[in-house]
Amino acid sequence: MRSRQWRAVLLGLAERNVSGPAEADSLDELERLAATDGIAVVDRLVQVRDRPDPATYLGSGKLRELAELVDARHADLVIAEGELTPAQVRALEDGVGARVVDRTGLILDIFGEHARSSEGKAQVELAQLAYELPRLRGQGRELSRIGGGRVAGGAGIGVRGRGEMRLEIQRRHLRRRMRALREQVRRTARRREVTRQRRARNRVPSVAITGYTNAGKSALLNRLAGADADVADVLFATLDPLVRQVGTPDGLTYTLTDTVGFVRRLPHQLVDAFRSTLEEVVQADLALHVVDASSPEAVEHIATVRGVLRDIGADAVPELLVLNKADLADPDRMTGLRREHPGAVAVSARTGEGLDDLRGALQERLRALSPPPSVGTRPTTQRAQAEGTS
Ligand SMILES: Nc1nc2c(ncn2[C@@H]2O[C@H](COP(=O)(O)OP(=O)(O)OP(=O)(O)O)[C@@H](O)[C@H]2O)c(=O)[nH]1
Ligand SMILES: [Mg+2]
Repeated sequence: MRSRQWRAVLLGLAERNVSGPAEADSLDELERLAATDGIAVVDRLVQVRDRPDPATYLGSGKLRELAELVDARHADLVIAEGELTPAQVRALEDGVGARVVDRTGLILDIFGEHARSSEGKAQVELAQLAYELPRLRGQGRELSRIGGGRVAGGAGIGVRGRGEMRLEIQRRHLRRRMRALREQVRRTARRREVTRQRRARNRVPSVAITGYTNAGKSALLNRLAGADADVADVLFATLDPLVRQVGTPDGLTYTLTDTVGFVRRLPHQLVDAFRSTLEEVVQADLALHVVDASSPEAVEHIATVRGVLRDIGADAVPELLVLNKADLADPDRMTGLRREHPGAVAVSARTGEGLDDLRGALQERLRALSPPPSVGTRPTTQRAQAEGTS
């Protein structure tokens, strides 16, 4: 889709007296986010400082260094790990002569690329506009979109102009658009709520798959439900909830929902905009928390996901932890994770190992729900039967 390949320098900020690896990890993740967005990362620069300069983000020496690096590496984009204020973006762009975005802007851009359904698109646009509103400068050019040249909200933002009047008109336009989008999202959410209530009346228990982005949630849904959800080695492949009916080995029917993944410091604009999608987890009888057990960051990912669940009010939903990618995971790490989480089930959505254990654990947890859910309203899916007996 993108007409050009952006070349980016990543800009990290390391606190003094804090060891290096954490910073490298977060820049690795930033690089993966950039790759997901089709951006080539050509270099990295880390500033060691207690806190960023409130006006310019970088000190003057570091700013010069960044400008030279951008120049030498023929970069046209700088992606900052931290959150930048509108003034900091301006100061950096003026000092470096390249486009500057922060991590939130990058994530919003990825969401924009991956949104498929009209609900997903509306939610993403809402989040983008919430991000853009305080960053409007009263001049014509899109702000959160990095490359697409697509201007969120249509006319208004893209119009060249100057002065407070122009700015006020743009703000008003944005707010109006945001109101319309919120209403659209609300309508879809209401429809989903009706379906959910019908299922609840029929006592069909619901299981929501949740977890860090790229943990293998969609791959697991495909395994358990015989679905064909998009599985991709990119971050935030899935944005729209996908619901499937599944049967346990002994014939208990439940719904399994795949939704948007989480990431450290998920932009609050996205959490707000995606609240109705995240509601799928809040309303679930059980959260199937999928972890990429092969990641060196698995422990941190578990904590992040639980933190987001707390933030959206889903911490009361019982959790079944799934240690996925067992085929890749380092045995020592796997042993450590299992010791720390005795109730967890190790599986591989790729090879199928551990899936029978998972089906058994799911069944046990669903049986334990009260009031007792429906039994045998629908025969076990063929795939579950076939794999359950193999
Ligand atoms: N080796 C291995 N790879 C896996 C396993 N499960 C998933 N993957 C791979 O991990 C990547 C991400 O899988 P997805 O199912 O798309 O992950 P997700 O959690 O749905 O990701 P998002 O929707 O982007 O948040 C894909 O490349 C999968 O093929 C597994 O058990 N073992
Ligand atoms: Mg997915």
